[in-house]
Amino acid sequence: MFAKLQGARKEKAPADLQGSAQNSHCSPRPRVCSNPSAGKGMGLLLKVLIPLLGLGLAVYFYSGPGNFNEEMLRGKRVIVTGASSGIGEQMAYHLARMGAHVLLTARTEAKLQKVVDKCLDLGAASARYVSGSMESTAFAEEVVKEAEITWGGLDMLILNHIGYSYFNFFNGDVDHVRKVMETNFLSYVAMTVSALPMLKESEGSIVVVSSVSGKVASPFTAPYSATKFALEGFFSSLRHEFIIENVNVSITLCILGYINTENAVRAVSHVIKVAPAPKEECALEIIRSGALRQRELHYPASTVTPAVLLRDFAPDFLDGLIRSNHQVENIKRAPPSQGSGH
Ligand SMILES: NC(=O)C1=CN([C@@H]2O[C@H](COP(=O)(O)OP(=O)(O)OC[C@H]3O[C@@H](n4cnc5c(N)ncnc54)[C@H](OP(=O)(O)O)[C@@H]3O)[C@@H](O)[C@H]2O)C=CC1
Ligand SMILES: C[C@H](CCC(=O)NCCS(=O)(=O)O)[C@H]1CC[C@H]2[C@@H]3C(=O)C[C@@H]4C[C@H](O)CC[C@]4(C)[C@H]3CC[C@]12C
Repeated sequence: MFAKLQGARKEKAPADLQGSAQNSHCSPRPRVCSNPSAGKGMGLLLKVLIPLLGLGLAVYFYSGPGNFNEEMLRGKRVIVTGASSGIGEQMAYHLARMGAHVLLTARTEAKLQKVVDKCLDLGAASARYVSGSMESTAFAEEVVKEAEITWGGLDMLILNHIGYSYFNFFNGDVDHVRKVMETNFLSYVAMTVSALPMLKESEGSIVVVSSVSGKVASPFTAPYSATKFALEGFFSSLRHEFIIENVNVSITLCILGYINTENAVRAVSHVIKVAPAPKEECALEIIRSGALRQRELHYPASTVTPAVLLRDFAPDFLDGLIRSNHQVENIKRAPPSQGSGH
């Protein structure tokens, strides 16, 4: 109905640094300290404790419990959404090389077919695709149904797709916000709801691919950023409930910085001069953190972890730093929307 199914099976085995004080929950003004020993205490805090805390958190987020072994994925049944390009495509190749069964989804059939073929060459236990659009939660449910029909179960659900969103000043188009919320957020919820009985049975994993834009907002990403913040709220609440109810399904939230996928580089390279991190390594880190049932991945940790730490500690400083990393003069303002989003 919504989806086109196709499959194959391999027989061998299954700018201004001051910033503004608006909306800040910390005072932007430095507090005057009349007690010199309190000043020393603050110096110690800044020089020693904060870096130590940062290091500790980086180790915690980055290593997770136990050691990763690629054999962990052999024979596992994995859905990857947004697998026709970018990070999703690279995850499909890693999983294939590790001997997993993969069910891939995106809209573009021709691209998916090529990815499936390459997965089979790389050694996937089986590889198939379902094509369709995640604007519809009915399609999201259909993909999970396909896994149930084909495999009778599921070990890992990797939620990675995003719909198109412009990189520019917010244009007032509310329908566009609704559409990206449906594609980038609601479909993640719908897939999770449908997959949960199978994941409970297998004591499996949900991997949610998010962004530093879901932790710390940067300019020109208002609709997109909203969808990523929503993911954090929803899945972090769900994680509590799983623990309360002894549901042994892990939830890994992947907080990614700028990655060198074609679409991201095309959208932002004229504005953001920071070098993007490699999509192949990023894809492997996502699979690793999911397999280790880590709570959160920061990739690349060198930019994401400091940003996340600074968010609460020095939000105006961080905002200024973020703006200074954008060449705003290269943004071509689009005309404001008349509210007729599509
Ligand atoms: N690249 C980056 O810098 C960063 C990426 N991320 C996150 O990583 C993930 C992957 O990003 P990236 O690889 O760059 O993205 P890409 O744009 O390369 O890939 C997006 C995927 O989603 C699919 N897709 C697009 N629209 C729809 C739709 N309506 N329904 C179903 N599938 C759709 C695309 O295929 P098709 O067009 O065929 O449907 C494609 O497979 C995203 O969650 C993103 O937020 C986070 C931070 C930074
Ligand atoms: C510009 C973002 C990086 C901001 C950042 O890391 N700040 C902290 C470090 S700093 O203090 O030194 O500045 C980019 C990080 C994530 C990117 C976005 C993303 O998540 C994917 C989208 C993909 C889409 O195809 C278009 C582009 C993206 C909106 C992309 C834009 C750049 C980021 C916001």
